[in-house]
Amino acid sequence: MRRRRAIGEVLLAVDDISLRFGGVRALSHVSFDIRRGEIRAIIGPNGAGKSSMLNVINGFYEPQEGAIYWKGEKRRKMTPYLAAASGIARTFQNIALFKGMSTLDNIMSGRSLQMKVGFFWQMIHYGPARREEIRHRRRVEEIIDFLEIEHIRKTPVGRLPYGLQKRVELARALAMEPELLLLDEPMAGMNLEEKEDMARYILEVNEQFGTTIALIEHDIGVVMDLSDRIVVLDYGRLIADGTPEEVARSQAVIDAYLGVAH
Ligand SMILES: Nc1ncnc2c1ncn2[C@@H]1O[C@H](COP(=O)(O)OP(=O)(O)OP(=O)(O)O)[C@@H](O)[C@H]1O
Repeated sequence: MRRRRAIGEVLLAVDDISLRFGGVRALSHVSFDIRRGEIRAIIGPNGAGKSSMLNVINGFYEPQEGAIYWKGEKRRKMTPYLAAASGIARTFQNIALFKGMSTLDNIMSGRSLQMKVGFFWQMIHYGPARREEIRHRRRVEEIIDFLEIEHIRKTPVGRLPYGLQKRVELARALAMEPELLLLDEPMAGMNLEEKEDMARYILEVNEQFGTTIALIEHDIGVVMDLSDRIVVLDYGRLIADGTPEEVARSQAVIDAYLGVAH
């Protein structure tokens, strides 16, 4: 079992969120919170509403009911861009990298939100722009080093095996220096060795960068090992919320996974 870390104050709170697509209720009155420093998992059977939840958190979907609180403040209308600018980065179930671009350029693209210097200075590549570029390069090099992808820095990502592409996607999200990192099935489609590597990187990101992480993952073994707390959704409703041990004991969770009728 993993080492317990110090868990801080509530970073993000999901309050009574309901989301419908026409007649389909993807989420019904879901409430939970994510605390600073923790690894939080969102699990549940297929179609439970996990991706919808992540999409609400990063501003891709606007829920019909409920609210999201970020650092204690109720969020106004959200977009993925505004969410990213406020410190929420995410990766996707299906890798969303620029396939023709190198690993390095993909990671640099994650820095664009951090770039504060205007176009003029960048054009003449002088003064503030130069200093800023040096700072960005340093940060990117740190991430490359950390995720051990030095050897593929110049390779177009479309040519990389799946497991490495997932790692580059993680690197790009980290380049945004997020406070909250959302990972949508970071181990999907990986073999055992790749999964173990990814689990180790997720833990190290959390411990060394202090990044709070919320992840969706189907591999229950991985989830139990990695997470501090787990939210379980089923048919859009929250059916359990607690430590891995508490969730594993929950009859509602056992029923949901065994497909017991409601
Ligand atoms: N854009 C959409 N339009 C219509 N219905 C949608 C849309 N996105 C999700 N849904 C529906 O909402 C429900 C929840 O879907 P969601 O993808 O959030 O579940 P999930 O738990 O992530 O599933 P999986 O594990 O299969 O990825 C499902 O019934 C799904 O068909």
